[in-house]
Amino acid sequence: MVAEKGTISINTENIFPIIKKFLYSDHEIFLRELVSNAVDATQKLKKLASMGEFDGELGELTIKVSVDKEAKTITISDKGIGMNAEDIKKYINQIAFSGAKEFLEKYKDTPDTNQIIGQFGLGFYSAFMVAENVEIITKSFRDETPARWICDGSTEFEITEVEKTDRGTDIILHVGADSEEFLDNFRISGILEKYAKFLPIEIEFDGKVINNPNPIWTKSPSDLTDEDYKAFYKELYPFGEEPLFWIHLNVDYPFNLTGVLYFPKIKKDFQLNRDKVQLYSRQVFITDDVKDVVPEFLQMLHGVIDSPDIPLNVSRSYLQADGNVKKINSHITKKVADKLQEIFRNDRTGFEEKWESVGVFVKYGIVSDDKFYDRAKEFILLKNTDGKHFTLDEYREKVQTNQTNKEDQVVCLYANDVNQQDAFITSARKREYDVLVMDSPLDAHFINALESKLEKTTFKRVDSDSIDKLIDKGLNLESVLSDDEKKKVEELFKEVAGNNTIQLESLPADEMPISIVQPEFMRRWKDMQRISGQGDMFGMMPMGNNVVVNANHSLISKLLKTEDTEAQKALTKQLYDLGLLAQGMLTGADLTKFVERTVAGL
Ligand SMILES: Nc1ncnc2c1ncn2[C@@H]1O[C@H](COP(=O)(O)OP(=O)(O)OP(=O)(O)O)[C@@H](O)[C@H]1O
Repeated sequence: MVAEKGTISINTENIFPIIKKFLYSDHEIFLRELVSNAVDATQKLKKLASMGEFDGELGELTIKVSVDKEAKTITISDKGIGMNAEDIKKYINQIAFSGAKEFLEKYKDTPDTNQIIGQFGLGFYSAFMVAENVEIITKSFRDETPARWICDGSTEFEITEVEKTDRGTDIILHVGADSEEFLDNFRISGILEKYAKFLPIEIEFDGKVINNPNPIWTKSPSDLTDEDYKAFYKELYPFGEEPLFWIHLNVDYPFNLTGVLYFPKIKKDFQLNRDKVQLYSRQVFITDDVKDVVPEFLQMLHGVIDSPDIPLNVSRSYLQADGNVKKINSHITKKVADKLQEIFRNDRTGFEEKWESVGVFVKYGIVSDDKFYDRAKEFILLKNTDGKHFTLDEYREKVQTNQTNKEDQVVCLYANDVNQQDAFITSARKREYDVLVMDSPLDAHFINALESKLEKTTFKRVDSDSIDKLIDKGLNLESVLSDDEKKKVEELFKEVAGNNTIQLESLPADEMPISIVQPEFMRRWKDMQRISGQGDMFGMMPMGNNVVVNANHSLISKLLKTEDTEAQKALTKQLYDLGLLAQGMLTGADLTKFVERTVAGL
């Protein structure tokens, strides 16, 4: 064959600068594209062999990647179907260039390149991101004359005959001066490790096979043991703690999706540990930024999702608009809910033990996804200060009789810091009220979501009001004080209580004389803002506390009877400080003085 030269028939002189600039922002993915092509070519050959259309020896099919620093080349060699000169013209010149042409035409009218990137079959041409010349030396499985194609990234190419004895394709990249970083073995092995770790055909680099061609998500769950799942988790996250449990995804309608999602253990002071689920398309790694594919609240999960229905060259806006991606998203939510329900039904004790971690997902899910609440309401658990867990129905049943207020609302009490709120919890216990523990950063939002879902139910922190007002049953005790005396008490406490509001109440005589409470509404709003990461609008405002004075306590009567004004003031201060102390709010110089006074008085 005479060397054939040609011009690729598109008008634009040089398309590559544009492709280089816009098609892929990440130059390293040239290797992903070329290795994927080599895998495709090898799998096509295996398929032909299995259909009886190729009866030669398959032989060793390992794909080899090598770097020659001196020659400044990177070579990707496969033993796949190969191409003859006609194939090259058809698949490399025409098809890819028609893709390029289409790309350019769209690019002209669409300044937002994000919208069009990733929709064109231009994988092979990503080679020109790093190479100034690309050479293809290939021999078809049909045992035809081997061919060599070379192109310098302009629209000119050349095809000649070449010597090649074995079947398959070598892609030789003559790396450009600005891309010499890719002539480094570490760099190449890092890229392969990232993108090719689970490719289905063996890939060899530097004398070693770098991939696991049969990862567990490609197998049937019935062929796998718990140990297999745990071992795969270690392979993905060598430094991770053992996962709590996992879900094997296997969907073939209305889209194709396989994968394994793991529930990790979550530490109490949880941090949103995103970017852990890895997205693959036919075992080719695409990204670990799964924002649009995995519902937000499940981005704390770990594992792998593989879907051929997700385009390889993904861009954010493209993913968001993709109908399949939306379906995948809701499918994953459903699967996760089903799995949690299954564990809850089959192993309630185990479920309760895992609740501290699992609860974070569930709560986040409820806060961020209405549909998830409907799926999860059966297994949402509430934990009380005795460490017992209840479902929403069970809890309502438990507290309904004793904790319904005069407006017919069931009031669920909670503490976010069991130690600090001990005085209030003790007071609630005296009434045989139950107190829940709500100590995760998400709880303010979680409680809000529950209030909007549950009928006639409200949540109040145990220190948000006086014990009688927390669950106001309308049974007010008579006050032992006259109106004048009440006024006097109020005045005395106003002197010591700064900006706080004095709230005089007729509580049982054995309740504390003073307690400092933080009204629920304002406090919860602040808590919610804090976790949402919005600037704390109210942060600058001192949060008004209420000072509840128990008019029926004997010390208040004593205070009124104290004739010496100084002694009266001192007792008022002491009582107020005791209230602060019980809330853990007495600190610094005030605390020191309190201790000194107390010591002096002993
Ligand atoms: N190593 C190879 N062996 C045999 N044929 C190949 C090889 N590499 C590329 N080809 C042929 O060239 C065509 C174009 O490759 P290119 O990567 O540009 O697009 P694609 O693989 O079809 O799509 P994608 O954009 O998903 O990569 C392939 O479809 C294939 O027919």
